[in-house]
Amino acid sequence: MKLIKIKEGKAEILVPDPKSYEIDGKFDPSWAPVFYNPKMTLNRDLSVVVLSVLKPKKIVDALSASGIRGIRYFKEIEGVEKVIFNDLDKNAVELINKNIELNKVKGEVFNKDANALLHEIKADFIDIDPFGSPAPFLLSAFNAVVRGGYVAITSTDLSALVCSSKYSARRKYDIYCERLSFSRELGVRGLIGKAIREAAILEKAAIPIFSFYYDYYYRVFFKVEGGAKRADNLLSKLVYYYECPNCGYRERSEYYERIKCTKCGTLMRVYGPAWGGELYNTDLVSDVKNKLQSNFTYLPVYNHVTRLVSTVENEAMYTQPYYKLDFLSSRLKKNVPAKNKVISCLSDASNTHFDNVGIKTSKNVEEVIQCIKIN
Ligand SMILES: C[S@@+](CC[C@H](N)C(=O)[O-])C[C@H]1O[C@@H](n2cnc3c(N)ncnc32)[C@H](O)[C@@H]1O
Ligand SMILES: [Zn+2]
Repeated sequence: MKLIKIKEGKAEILVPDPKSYEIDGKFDPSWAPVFYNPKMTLNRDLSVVVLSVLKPKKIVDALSASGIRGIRYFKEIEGVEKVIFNDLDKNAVELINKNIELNKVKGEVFNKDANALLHEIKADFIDIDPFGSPAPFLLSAFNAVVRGGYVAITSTDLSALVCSSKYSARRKYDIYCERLSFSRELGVRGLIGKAIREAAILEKAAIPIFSFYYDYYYRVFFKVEGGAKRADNLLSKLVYYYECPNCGYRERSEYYERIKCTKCGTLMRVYGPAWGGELYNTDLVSDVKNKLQSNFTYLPVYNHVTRLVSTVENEAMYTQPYYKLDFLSSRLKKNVPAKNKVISCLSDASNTHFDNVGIKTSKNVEEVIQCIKIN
């Protein structure tokens, strides 16, 4: 394997030389023998900051590839005592060993199926960063985390979660998946719902504390508490979201049913079961924002991370999914009004990081429509 040295955050690591794996002058990270994707730098940057607030001591980077993630956690977060690296691929394991030596990381490296490893060890933070769906690793990740610890998952299979294929959503996440105007938020709610159900099997409660969408993936951090009652309480907040494709009217219910819009009689579209509660712990979000400004201005994509966290901070107080202004305006056969005008008309509303033409508010759809009409 031809390698080059790159720097990301405080880590300097060896990765496959993209030039050696180009096809027709193009390169995709999945074509190299070991995966390293610079497009995931924001995911790793923000994870470093979130973990610096959560303060785990023992970390499992269950799908490590080059090892960049675990190495950065060790070097950039105070108090991390040990990182366990793992990858099923032998080339990856060879590279992880080189990279942890280069970065003087206190770690252990395994060459196992992640699910097997996660049934053998315990830690207070488990990171699941797979190709595509994290669903096959959820049960074992919740098994490996100690009570009071944390699990973070990445999902790059947005097409399943936002219902490009309803069959794949059903297979991987047990979701009835129809496209609603706010599907991009429903995707992360569906993913969280699935995680909560997997943790509940083990009588654990997986509480989402920081969730975001970026570019082509979702990332969710969970605090994991023990106890059947706590798990039951989370399960009681799983809901089905309904939206009328004709007039935009919405409902939510704990039941799956085929219902007609009470405003215009059209059959409503449905998505669920999905998490109906908060996507963030607001104290954690403000701690992350403060930490970012005080300790992490060196991050490779600091400006992007700051912008994302600021938007998340503003929208975190609104628990119902965003309203998509272009969708609602086209129902009214109106041009899309300036977003700022709708936000000030509602007085209790914000931007959302999920969608450039979306707004978050605690007001109902009729009030939003009213503000679109007069702007
Ligand atoms: C998306 S990459 C990980 C990227 C890495 N976390 C990072 O931040 O750069 C997924 C990795 O999982 C490994 N993998 C796939 N299936 C696995 C399994 N069942 N158990 C362990 N590793 C697996 C692949 O070899 C690949 O290196
Ligand atoms: Zn309707």
